[in-house]
Amino acid sequence: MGRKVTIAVCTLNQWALDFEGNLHRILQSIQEAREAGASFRSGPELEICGYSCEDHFYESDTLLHCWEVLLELLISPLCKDMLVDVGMPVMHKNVTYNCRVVFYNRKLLLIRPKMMVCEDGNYRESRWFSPWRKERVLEQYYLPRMISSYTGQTVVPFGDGVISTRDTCIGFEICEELWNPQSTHIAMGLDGVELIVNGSGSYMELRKAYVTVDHVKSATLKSGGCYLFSNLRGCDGQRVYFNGCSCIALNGYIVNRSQQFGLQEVEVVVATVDLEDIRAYRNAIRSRSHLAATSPAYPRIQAEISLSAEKGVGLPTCEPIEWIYHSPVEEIALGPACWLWDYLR
Ligand SMILES: NC(=O)CC[C@H](N)C(=O)O
Repeated sequence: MGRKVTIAVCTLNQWALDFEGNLHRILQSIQEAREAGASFRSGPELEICGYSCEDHFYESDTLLHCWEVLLELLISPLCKDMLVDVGMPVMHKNVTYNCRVVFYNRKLLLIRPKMMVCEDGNYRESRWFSPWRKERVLEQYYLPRMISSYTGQTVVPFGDGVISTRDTCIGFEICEELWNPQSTHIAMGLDGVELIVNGSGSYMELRKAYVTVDHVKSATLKSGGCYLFSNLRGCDGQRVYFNGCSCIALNGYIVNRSQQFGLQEVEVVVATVDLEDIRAYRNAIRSRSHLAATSPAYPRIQAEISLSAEKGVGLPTCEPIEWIYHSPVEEIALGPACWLWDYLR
């Protein structure tokens, strides 16, 4: 039985409404993930249109262009045999949600809407998006004709579900869901979801990296599992500077990360994880196992695919790394400098 999976998180410097540029950066990240041997690629929040589209989220054109970009991704040979997860707004029954869209070999598997939107600091998400409040409910989403004529699908599951492959189970939470006391990864972990994926749009504030990394580590410290955190980088047209720091955690330890401040517009990091390490870690915490045995199940979408390579038994797996934080003084030097650089690009 194959059990080692190589997964990729991506840090992208997107621009609000730069559909072509955003597509190009997403494709580059998919190519880099593929070259690094990944079978799953995730990316930041609302990466197709850019996070800071503000009132352009009210325009149907913004949603339409996202579907056009998604179509380009679906047909790209770069996505062949790779499970891909991208972020974009989707309108379902006349309500706009901030979503992850997951596809494999030209078929959409799941649209997962954000369940807790963010309103702190400079965040004003509820102005444009409603949170999906139907826990463990999947509905049918009717695909736009340009997608269905290509994929042959008329509907795709939309809502709070997870994807079961032949070798593992993958669930999604979006940015603020990690920061909320009732994070969705807790219930998903208890229900046997092994890979938990978070697409984020988290901007820089002094010392925020400590908080983010603590949240990511703690997401799998008590619950076990592998957490994939992809964040935006740089300034996408608004006032804030997104904080990078994409990372992968396994059972409470960070195993790979991207830079906090960088000038690369695309940065991909991967990790090879032994799924048996998740199972052994979880099973050893007996109180967790007893709780898991009584936890309600998520609707599962069956994907007849394997993320692990059959001959990957000998692949070297990742080791914990130490996170080297910038001091506040360095952050003050680097943050505004990168913001200004970005402003000129
Ligand atoms: N986009 C979000 O949901 C942001 C979540 C979180 N509060 C942060 O600052 O990173």
